[in-house]
Amino acid sequence: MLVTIEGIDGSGKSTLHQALGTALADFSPVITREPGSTWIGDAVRRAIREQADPVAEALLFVADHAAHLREIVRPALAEGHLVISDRYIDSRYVYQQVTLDGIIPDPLSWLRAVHSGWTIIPDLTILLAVPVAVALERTGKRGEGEHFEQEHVLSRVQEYYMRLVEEDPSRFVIIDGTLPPEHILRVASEAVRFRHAEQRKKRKNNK
Ligand SMILES: Nc1ncnc2c1ncn2[C@@H]1O[C@H](COP(=O)(O)OP(=O)(O)OP(=O)(O)O)[C@@H](O)[C@H]1O
Ligand SMILES: Cc1cn([C@H]2C[C@H](O)[C@@H](COP(=O)(O)O)O2)c(=O)[nH]c1=O
Repeated sequence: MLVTIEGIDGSGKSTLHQALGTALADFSPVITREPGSTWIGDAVRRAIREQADPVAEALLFVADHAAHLREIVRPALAEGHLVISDRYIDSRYVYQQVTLDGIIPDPLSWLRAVHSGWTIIPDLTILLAVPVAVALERTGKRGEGEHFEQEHVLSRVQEYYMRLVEEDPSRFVIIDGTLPPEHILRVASEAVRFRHAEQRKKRKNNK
């Protein structure tokens, strides 16, 4: 089963991701993230740092996703592991929808087409929702000279996340990211356990 954690920068994804690894240790989960730790991930981080051309940057994120699927996600799922990824496909659908605006006519359709036929859609996505001001306060970023961590960028990213939820509500669990971390962890780990049990039941009924 593939679980992803999404949200704007500073929403608390990494904190939850790390804690979920421990709270769900009985599943021996594979804990992973995008952008990843391969040379492609390094190239993505360089593109962010150097504010590369938005199309080049988007394609590097996609290349990182392909490597992530090949090297970690597919093998782990094939062995029946629970995979929990800090950021995944939806990050592209929302962040690159902003960065490609005005460059590509319909960025979301383009992004979907680029992923079509080879990606794996998550079984469950936990979306941490926090006000942009709280997120910026947490990351200590005030917008100046930042690439993504700017009020006007993160506001749109947050709005686009909500549109994805509207399109496919059964995949998402939205958690208020301003709640105490232990509360968020409890809700998230219960959601994962519930979805896992549901899927096992479905598989058993299909046999
Ligand atoms: N529920 C919470 N309540 C208060 N502070 C939190 C909470 N969760 C995380 N934080 C704090 O907010 C900051 C950002 O958290 P974290 O790194 O987990 O966010 P993130 O979404 O992974 O950020 P980024 O996308 O920028 O990597 C950290 O200082 C963390 O300790
Ligand atoms: C996967 C992915 C990420 N981003 C952006 C979001 C963040 O600002 C940075 C780095 O991610 P981190 O979680 O803070 O390490 O990259 C993006 O724009 N598109 C993506 O697909």
